[in-house]
Amino acid sequence: MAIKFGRPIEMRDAPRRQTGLASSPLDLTIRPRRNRKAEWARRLVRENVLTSDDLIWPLFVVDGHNTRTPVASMPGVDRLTVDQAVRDAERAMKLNIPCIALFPYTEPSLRDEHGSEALNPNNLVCQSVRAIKKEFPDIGVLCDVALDPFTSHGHDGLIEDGKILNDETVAVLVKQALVQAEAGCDVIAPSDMMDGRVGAIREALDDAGFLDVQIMSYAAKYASAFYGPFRDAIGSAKTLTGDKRTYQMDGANSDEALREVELDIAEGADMVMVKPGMPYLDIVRRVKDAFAMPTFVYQVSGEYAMVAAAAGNGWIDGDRAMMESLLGFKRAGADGILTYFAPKAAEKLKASS
Ligand SMILES: NCc1[nH]cc(CCC(=O)O)c1CC(=O)O
Ligand SMILES: [Mg+2]
Repeated sequence: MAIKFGRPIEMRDAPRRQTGLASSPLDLTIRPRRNRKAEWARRLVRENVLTSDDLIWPLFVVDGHNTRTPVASMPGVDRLTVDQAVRDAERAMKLNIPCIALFPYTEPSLRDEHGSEALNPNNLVCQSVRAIKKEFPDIGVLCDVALDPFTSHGHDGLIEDGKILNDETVAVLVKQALVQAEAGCDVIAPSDMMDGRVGAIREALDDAGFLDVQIMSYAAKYASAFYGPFRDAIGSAKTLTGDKRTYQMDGANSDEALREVELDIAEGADMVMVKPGMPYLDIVRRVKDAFAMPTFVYQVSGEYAMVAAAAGNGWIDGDRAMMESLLGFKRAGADGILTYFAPKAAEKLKASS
């Protein structure tokens, strides 16, 4: 039957049904609400599900011992000393979260023009990877590759005369990725948006024998206002000079995201990511449809902060908004989500299963 506007065309001129009701019901053959009449019926026709398998939990690490320091702009999120990061890795394991992601707060005294601390095999990220992998070898550990937590100017790459250098930066990122792989990192995630870094990192990993280390590329990463709280958390908010619009993407563009993703896949990315999440759900859908790759989305710090702040003020139901936003990513085609809500969402999923 040909369907147009929700009603079989052949039935347009069918006679109205006679009913015994005083006020006659609408002549509707099709009533979509029937499938929503009860929870069991809704469960039966549900198209997408969120599970703890879909979650990657980003953690912030900081120097020190046995300390958790709240990040003011991200209520509920702490900077963790390495021992505490190990405890959260354990929590992730218990909640069936497959993977955690590590981001360092680097002491200002260790930051320089060149982001040299990124190449220190004993930096905070490498220490954390080793400590976590030692106790919990079965959890996935993802490390960001970019220089911004380590540079005095807060940019993801090297600067010369105010310009972010591409190829020179890639050479440093390759070394950073190797240092992380040597520490035991499972997934290298370049978030810098330099051209050609995925291919260069893949080649170097292979040459060094790290054939099984995966690459999840931040392939379509937009220059976004929603990274604000993250920059607080890693301490680059105050130092960042200018913006990142010469390397991160223009929020007006969509076709360009497909070209970026295509390049990263050609260069050897095992998984691709779109970032931020909620304002870019259309990009998630296009990327998934175009490439059928494992496609991830980052629900970034500003998205987290909006929900957490509104919930904290009693303006929205925080738990429901959290679950709705995460399910929205699945519906848009994401295979997984990097989210600061990971432990909370996983706890909720556990309680309801
Ligand atoms: N290259 C660094 C990086 N890796 C992840 C995020 C943002 C994550 C978030 O906001 O939660 C950023 C910030 C930026 O590009 O400025
Ligand atoms: Mg690119």
